[in-house]
Amino acid sequence: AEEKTQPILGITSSALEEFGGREGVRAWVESLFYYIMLDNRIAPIFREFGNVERQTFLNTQLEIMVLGGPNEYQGASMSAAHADLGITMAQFNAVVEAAYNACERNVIKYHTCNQLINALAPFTADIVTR
Ligand code: HEM
Repeated sequence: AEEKTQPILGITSSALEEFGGREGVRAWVESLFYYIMLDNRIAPIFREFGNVERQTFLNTQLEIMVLGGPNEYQGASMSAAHADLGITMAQFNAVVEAAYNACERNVIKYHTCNQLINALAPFTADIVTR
């Protein structure tokens, strides 16, 4: 995998470290799916169309990348992965809520958590299609 040589706008160089590195991101993603599956606004979509194991693996790679770590992402583009799901803004926001809950659960600082939310925000238009 190639190492990132360029800083990412808005992401401090210590962001990945503050998340607890690879293991920290992985633990956060596992919590994310725990909270997603507890939320009846979105759990049915993941139950019908998702695969928690595959998505945990791929989201860990994606989040490490947007936090300034190496780019090892092996999954589909955000538009390809979500195009057929008809996701609404309300459903998207429910996933964001689960993301914040996962940060609290893993004792990740609010500032650090916001950097991740911020880094994923540009994907909104690719994911919300309804
Ligand atoms: C910034 C927000 C989001 C990110 C970063 C994200 C990330 C991902 C990733 C990495 C994958 C795996 C792609 C692959 O299998 O190659 C995926 C798939 C999926 N996502 Fe998301 N996602 C987001 C928002 C959402 C929302 C809001 C929903 C539904 C409410 C959702 C539902 C799904 C489902 C059901 C799949 C599996 C699709 C399939 O395997 O055909 N995602 N997402």
